[in-house]
Amino acid sequence: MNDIRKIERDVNMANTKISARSVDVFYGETHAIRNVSVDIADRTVTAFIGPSGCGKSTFLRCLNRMNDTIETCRVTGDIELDGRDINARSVDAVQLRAQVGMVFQKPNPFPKSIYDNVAYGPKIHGMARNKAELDEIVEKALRRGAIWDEVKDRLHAPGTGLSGGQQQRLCIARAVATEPEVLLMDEPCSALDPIATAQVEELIDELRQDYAVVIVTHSMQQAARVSQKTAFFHLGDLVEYDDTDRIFTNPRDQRTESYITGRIG
Ligand SMILES: Nc1ncnc2c1ncn2[C@@H]1O[C@H](COP(=O)(O)OP(=O)(O)OP(=O)(O)O)[C@@H](O)[C@H]1O
Repeated sequence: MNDIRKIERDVNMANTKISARSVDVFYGETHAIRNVSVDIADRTVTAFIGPSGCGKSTFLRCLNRMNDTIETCRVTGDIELDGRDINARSVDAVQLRAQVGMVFQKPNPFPKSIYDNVAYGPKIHGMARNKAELDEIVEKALRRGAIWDEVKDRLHAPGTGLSGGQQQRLCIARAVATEPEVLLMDEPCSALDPIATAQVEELIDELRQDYAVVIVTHSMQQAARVSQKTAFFHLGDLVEYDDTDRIFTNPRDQRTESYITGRIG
């Protein structure tokens, strides 16, 4: 290999945050993910796209072991975060989920105050020694969630009293409060109106300065707007994974082409 190619390869590998190899997922008899291998880059937004039921959410949930919570679900293969096997016995799933945070389709604030929604994770992970430190963590997370200005005067009001878009940004603030390294987002804008969607998309773009972000989306426009890498899934297979521009302008696989041109899905 010539030197330049080797350096490029080393840089690419150094940028890998999560590496998945030969991952299969079963729900009882249903084979939902088939032999998927992929490297998720750090400080990059990766979009998972594909027709309904193709396994996008299932694979996303493998990345922070959320599938552990589904009794019938069995995951095989290897997934490494910074080179460490996330399924090793020594790895505590609760700690892992603080490192690999998740935001869901429907905003789901706890029935607590705005402050307590964000303070909850840092408290259980012992991140603050006193109230002043906790206040600081909460403010920083709400700023990262691009919602501080809207809530700073009502931190003790219930999180559930915010608008849908504000609730979703609160949930993003809650996820970043534990200082994760990866943020998983499962259709984070599907319950939001276009203005709130634009705000969350803008926020996603900012978050990639600090995190690896993986987003499941049904909207190809959204994938094209927010991501740099795109993975196209079909019937449990990872069909194609490439730069987002390439996937949307010049896909290699016929199935990808059919999906992005609206012929399947
Ligand atoms: N909890 C579950 N129990 C049993 N089967 C499941 C479960 N969750 C998903 N499945 C099945 O696994 C397959 C993949 O589903 P998954 O939700 O991951 O797809 P998806 O691409 O995210 O779909 P959508 O875009 O509709 O959300 C489907 O056949 C689905 O029915």
